[in-house]
Amino acid sequence: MIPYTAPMTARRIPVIDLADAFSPERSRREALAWEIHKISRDVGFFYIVNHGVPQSLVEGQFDWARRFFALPAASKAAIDMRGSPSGYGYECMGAQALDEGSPADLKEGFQFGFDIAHDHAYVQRGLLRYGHHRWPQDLPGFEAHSRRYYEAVRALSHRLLSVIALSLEMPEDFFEPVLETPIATQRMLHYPPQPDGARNNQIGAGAHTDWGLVTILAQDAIGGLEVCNAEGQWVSAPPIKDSFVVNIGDLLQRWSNDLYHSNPHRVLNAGTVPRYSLPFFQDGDQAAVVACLPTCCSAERPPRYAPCTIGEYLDMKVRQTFGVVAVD
Ligand SMILES: O=C(O)CCC(=O)C(=O)O
Ligand SMILES: [Fe+2]
Repeated sequence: MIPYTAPMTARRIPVIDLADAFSPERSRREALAWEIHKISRDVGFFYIVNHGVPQSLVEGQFDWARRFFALPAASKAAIDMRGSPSGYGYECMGAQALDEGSPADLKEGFQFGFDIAHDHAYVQRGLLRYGHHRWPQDLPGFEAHSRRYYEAVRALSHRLLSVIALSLEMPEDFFEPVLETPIATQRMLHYPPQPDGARNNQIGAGAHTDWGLVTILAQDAIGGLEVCNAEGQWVSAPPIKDSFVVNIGDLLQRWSNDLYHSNPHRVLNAGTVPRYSLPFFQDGDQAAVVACLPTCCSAERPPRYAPCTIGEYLDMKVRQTFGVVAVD
């Protein structure tokens, strides 16, 4: 368990203008890749602006999040994620402790993912995060809008990972095969204000790293996200208009042989009104093998991790963080 301490004044999370990721000129894409390289080796977190996802789509998804969480408890309970082999659907308050060993997070959520044919072998086998979606019956329009938002952000994750591949001196399309049938999860989260009587170390989202390749997070105007920087200081990541927060996940850290950092972060809603956020996790195909990239190892820096599949790694993390503790 990572004890909660107040964030210290420290460096800011950098803002990257992503426009050059869409440039036809390779030299511009390379210059951007180098910027991302430097940041990914240090703090592993950055904001992106000019990312191509229309702001109206983001705002619309926040509106749906507010409407979803305002549904009667029974409507949400009817689509509890524990009733789905993939783990999609409603995550009730107290279902997860992101900081292993801490009390449960003070958040509730909803998650859905890649639109995959029901007869696909992954779905038939009941694998984590493939199919078996659970949408509420009493919220018409929610699924359609969420799908539009999802596809825009998923496309952005492809673009980002092409720049990230370049930043690791790999071909720009290196990750494409890994992204064809992905575990790519959109979560919607609702954090009530931090209660006065919260248990020791119980906050909105306990300190954790993200598990996959990259996370693309939209947060509302309330604030509360904090990131642990390279010196171990907690830095606030306040909302910046029209931006997403991007961070490197554990699988990319493993793939890059610890060159890139999957940094711990956490959430505490210190405000007086609810906070909503929309994190999208691009984790890649469950069957893909994560093994040190040739550009990230040498005689002096041999591979630090045994190869593993993406599915194996994520299964382990889900087992560690869900169903451990309940909120009282
Ligand atoms: O809500 C946020 O700002 C971050 C959520 C998060 O870190 C997560 O779900 O992994
Ligand atoms: Fe996270």
